[in-house]
Amino acid sequence: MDIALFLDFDGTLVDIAPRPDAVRVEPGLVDALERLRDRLGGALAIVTGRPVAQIDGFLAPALFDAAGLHGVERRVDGALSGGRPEDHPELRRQVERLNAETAALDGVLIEDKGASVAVHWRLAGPAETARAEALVRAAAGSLGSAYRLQLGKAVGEIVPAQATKAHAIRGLMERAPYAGRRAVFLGDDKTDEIAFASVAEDGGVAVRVGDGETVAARRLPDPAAVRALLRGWADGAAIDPEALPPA
Ligand SMILES: O=P(O)(O)OC[C@H]1O[C@H](O[C@H]2O[C@H](CO)[C@@H](O)[C@H](O)[C@H]2O)[C@H](O)[C@@H](O)[C@@H]1O
Repeated sequence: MDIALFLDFDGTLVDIAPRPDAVRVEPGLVDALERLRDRLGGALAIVTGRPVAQIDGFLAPALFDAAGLHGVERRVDGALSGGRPEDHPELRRQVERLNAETAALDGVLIEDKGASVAVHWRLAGPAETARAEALVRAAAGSLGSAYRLQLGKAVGEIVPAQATKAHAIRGLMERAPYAGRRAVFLGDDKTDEIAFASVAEDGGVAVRVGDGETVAARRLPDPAAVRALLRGWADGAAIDPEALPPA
């Protein structure tokens, strides 16, 4: 069966950088992704915690199908839906509060994504990290069950509770050109584990990038290995995710 390919962005297609805006897209990556998408009959999408607009900026001039903000946003065939900040008034108040509360914390960054927010502490010392994590936990707690806290790589994100990468991938798999194919999802983070589980449950293949405990069946060591694999597939190598190393 042909595959439908779902790719996480940070830590999977690009190496982790000190700040969200400092990631570097390897020359040739966009071209390889476009060629691979053609080979897969269009069944290739980016599934990310970032807004789709940011992905478009990094991967310009290409426009890929995408699920952004961990599934809050979706863009298929050029039509973007979800992710309107005005639908999240209580979250907006917490973003304002987090901005004020973290302003004096060295190395702590707020990434305001409209319908979600990320508090980053990659550049912070231990005391500031602990404070930032406590603040984002408190903000998420005060929002109740409509939102959830998602801890990732040196980051705590508050996202609408219903949105997950698992739902995003299942949603895409219901429509052309994804339907009827075998889902393959590559991701690198704790936040990707829920989609690894759903993809495997649905008969697909989950691939964890980097170390760490995982429910994925397959593993690649780092984004460089992912890029090499995708280049090979784009160039005509046999597409066999089962041949990847076991996790
Ligand atoms: O789902 P992803 O595509 O993996 O996005 C997850 C989050 O990635 C970004 O943050 C992470 O990458 C940054 C750049 O390498 C790094 O500085 C940060 O520490 C990481 O947590 C992004 O900024 C978030 O919006 C995404 O949700």
